[in-house]
Amino acid sequence: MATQTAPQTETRPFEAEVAQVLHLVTHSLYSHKEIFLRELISNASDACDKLRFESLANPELMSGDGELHIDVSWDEKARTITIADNGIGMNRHEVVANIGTIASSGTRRYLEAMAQEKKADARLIGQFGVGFYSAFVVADRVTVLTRRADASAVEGVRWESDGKGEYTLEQVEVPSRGTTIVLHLKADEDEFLSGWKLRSLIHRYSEHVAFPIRMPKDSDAHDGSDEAAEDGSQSADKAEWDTINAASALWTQPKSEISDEDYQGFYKSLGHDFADPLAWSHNRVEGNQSFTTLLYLPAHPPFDLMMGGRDERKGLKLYIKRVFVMDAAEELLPNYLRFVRGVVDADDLPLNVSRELLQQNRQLERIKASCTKRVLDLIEGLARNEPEKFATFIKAFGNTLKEGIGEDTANRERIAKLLRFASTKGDDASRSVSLDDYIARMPEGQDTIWYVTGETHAAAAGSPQLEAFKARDTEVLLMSDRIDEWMLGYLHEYEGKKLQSVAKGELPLDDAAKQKHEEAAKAAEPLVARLKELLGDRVGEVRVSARLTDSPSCLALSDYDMAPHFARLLREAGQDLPDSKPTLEVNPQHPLVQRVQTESDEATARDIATLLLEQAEIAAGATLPDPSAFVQRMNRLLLG
Ligand SMILES: Nc1ncnc2c1ncn2[C@@H]1O[C@H](COP(=O)(O)OP(=O)(O)OP(=O)(O)O)[C@@H](O)[C@H]1O
Repeated sequence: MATQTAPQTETRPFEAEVAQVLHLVTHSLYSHKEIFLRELISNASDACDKLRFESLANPELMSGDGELHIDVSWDEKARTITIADNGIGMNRHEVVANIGTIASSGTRRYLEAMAQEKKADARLIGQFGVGFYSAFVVADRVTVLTRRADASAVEGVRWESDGKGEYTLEQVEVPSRGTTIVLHLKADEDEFLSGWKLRSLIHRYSEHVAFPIRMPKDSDAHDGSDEAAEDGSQSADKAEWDTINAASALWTQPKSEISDEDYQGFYKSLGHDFADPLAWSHNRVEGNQSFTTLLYLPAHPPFDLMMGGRDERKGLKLYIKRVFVMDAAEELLPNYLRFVRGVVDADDLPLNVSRELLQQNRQLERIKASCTKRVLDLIEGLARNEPEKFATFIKAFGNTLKEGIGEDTANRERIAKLLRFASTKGDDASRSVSLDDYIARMPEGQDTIWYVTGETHAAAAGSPQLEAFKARDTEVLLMSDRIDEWMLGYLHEYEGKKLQSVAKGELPLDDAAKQKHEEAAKAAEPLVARLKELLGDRVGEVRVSARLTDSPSCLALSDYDMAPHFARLLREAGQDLPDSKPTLEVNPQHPLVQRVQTESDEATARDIATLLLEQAEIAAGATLPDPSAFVQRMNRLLLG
């Protein structure tokens, strides 16, 4: 019965982005529709977690109903599935805020990711924090009946929608706290109206939810229609419900009693993932500070790893004495390990801890250091013992890990050891060479780890600056990931060996080579002077190169210069960088370079000189100041 408090019933439109998600959900998600059950059970479990946490400070919230559970039932005649929890519930304001109104950043990210996907897969929905809407994958009408756990609350809210743009809200009496979600199934979704089917989905996707998930007893045998009414009341008493899942906190059990399947199943419901994790680490630390960690490496990046997400990292849940307190990935792991999923259960933190207090908590610092160590141990274990899984890891998270080089000074060497790069000794673009591999292959006398950066693998592998290294058979690491240039700003040395760009500074030459180079430079003095004259203030310096064997020219950088392709990226991202004039290196043996001196027509000589500079700039990924002038110049010379 509705009460007298106004407004009693109202119809509201969905917020625009929610409406878009709903449109997508109802029209394009055809595979793995069954995921709705996992998502709704996961929300129910979160609601039970929240109630347990709030009741610590406010025990009367639990009054009369201390056993938290999630009930799943169905009604074949009414063609409904009902998921009911006795968790925290929602008041009218919360229903409006949580369902249908405010589009979280997850909603936006979900839409962006789905726009890129060719075939929309329903299983992805939970990764974006929009799991509730998966109800509309199988239902054409959804009713939510909910009452906030609050001693003063006597009535609840009825929310209903067909997912087509509007929802209704009504104040109604709900007999007990918690949330009941009734799915009115679409015409062709009858397969879910089966006890066997629902039961097997609960086993598959929700086995390790820590609260009992119950179904009407003997639910395989009958349709369960008398067990739950649409007003949320459950006429059946407890004796008539069977618990379907394991309903225990997996991480609290001894390792010896947990199977691989258990670990994998727990990961999937925790991370809203559908693939098995690559590896996990489960540890109990005893002592003056006791805690348990269960940490997983996923096999593929969650969709939002790269898309923003920095400000709201999820994936690591903090429990205190088995009570879920908050998602605390940021407090428990450094940013560069944000792909890790798992649980930390601490015995000694105060249960009333707030996020602000957590950030200053010394114990938490220790737990964070321990989690970081465990994750690095885990990755090292893969590198040592499971090369295929390690390669999968590097492909998925190698670039995220590189952020640690700048972020985690204490573990820099450990992280550097785990990185893998393409190399001139490899035959494709795959990142498979470690710094240790490189050092092991260094000939005697070499004490530098050489690398070249480029915007793409082809650009790096084709850098003219590599020519002298190829001629001397010196290995060079080929770096073409966006983060590389930034990372190299922090990685100057590894195992006592200097890391240096082939484009930077002077090349080390033995005495004979040095003498040869000096002679070549001396002989080319008039040529260099002529180039300087022709190029004017477009260059800072012109010199004879020791790097080139085949190409006519390249750019050389000082130790403090930024690689031109990287400088361009930063400028494009809006950074204000000082203009610096390039140093042009030339190969005096090259006929095009020689023509600068032999050419009698001044304009043609200037065209050739300018082209030598522009070629070098293009190879280095720099922007040409005037591309159309470059094209005209080239055409003049081609026709000339
Ligand atoms: N059974 C429930 N009881 C109480 N609140 C609920 C329930 N189901 C959903 N809600 C509320 O609705 C919100 C939206 O749910 P939705 O599944 O779309 O995203 P989410 O649960 O916030 O995301 P995530 O699964 O990443 O935490 C929840 O955050 C919660 O506040």
